[in-house]
Amino acid sequence: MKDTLAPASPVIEARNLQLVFTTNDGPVQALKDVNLTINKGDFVSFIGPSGCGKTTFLRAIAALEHPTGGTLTVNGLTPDEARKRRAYGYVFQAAGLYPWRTIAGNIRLPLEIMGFSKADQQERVDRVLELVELKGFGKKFPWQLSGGMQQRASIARALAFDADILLMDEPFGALDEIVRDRLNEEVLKLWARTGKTIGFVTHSIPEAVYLSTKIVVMSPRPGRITDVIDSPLPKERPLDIRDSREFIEIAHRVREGLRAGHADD
Ligand SMILES: Nc1ncnc2c1ncn2[C@@H]1O[C@H](COP(=O)(O)OP(=O)(O)OP(=O)(O)O)[C@@H](O)[C@H]1O
Repeated sequence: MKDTLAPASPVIEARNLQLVFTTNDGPVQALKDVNLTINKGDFVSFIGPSGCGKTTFLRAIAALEHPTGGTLTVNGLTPDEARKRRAYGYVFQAAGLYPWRTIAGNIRLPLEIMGFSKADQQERVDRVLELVELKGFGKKFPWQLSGGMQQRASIARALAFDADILLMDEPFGALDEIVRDRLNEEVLKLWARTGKTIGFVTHSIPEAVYLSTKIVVMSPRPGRITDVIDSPLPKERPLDIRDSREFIEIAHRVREGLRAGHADD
């Protein structure tokens, strides 16, 4: 209860953010007038139909795309500066593990590139393997693990250098529902244990409602935010919370937001 009374501290702030891609077919407005504040420790999901700019927004936070207007800050810095300070880890939809490296070797790779000492690398690899419940799997190769375990390894890799922000782009989209449920529970536990700020892209309404403290509903052409829902659900969430009235009400509001976005087309 106490932490809900702590003053909110902004980690990511977008003000009138615009991002226009120049293509052979003319300009594509991927983000238009995006205003959003993400506070420390928030779990924020971005949901909306294909092409509404979810990935573009996450990539802009990570300095992988550059806005064409407005402002975007990460820990009060430009995304480029925040990136240099290793402000975030990024988890892509595909686990993207190198098949010729072991799981530990994959997690170690960014640490090697960043120049961590050998002893520090080992300590970090062990710690994150434990955090994602893959202890004992470090010597395996990616193909020896299930899809869900591979995705957990890719989360471990993003956690290894201790960034405060974790950006996850549809990390569980390709997994079956049962595995996805389990990973959703694990991500929530991880979030509770680490206190990280998480940005999470999904197409699934139940996933967004189950995981988030804040749900950002987006709409395409141009990509924009149509609703921001602050979840009243408690931080502790057993899977069967999905049958509760509050959960169903939030899911309903998300669905309405998605529908309203389409009506504007
Ligand atoms: N590099 C690029 N060059 C040109 N247009 C792009 C580029 N990246 C994205 N777009 C366009 O910007 C818009 C937003 O794309 P984005 O991938 O952010 O949407 P999304 O909501 O993440 O979609 P999905 O759910 O399919 O992943 C789309 O119209 C897309 O075609």
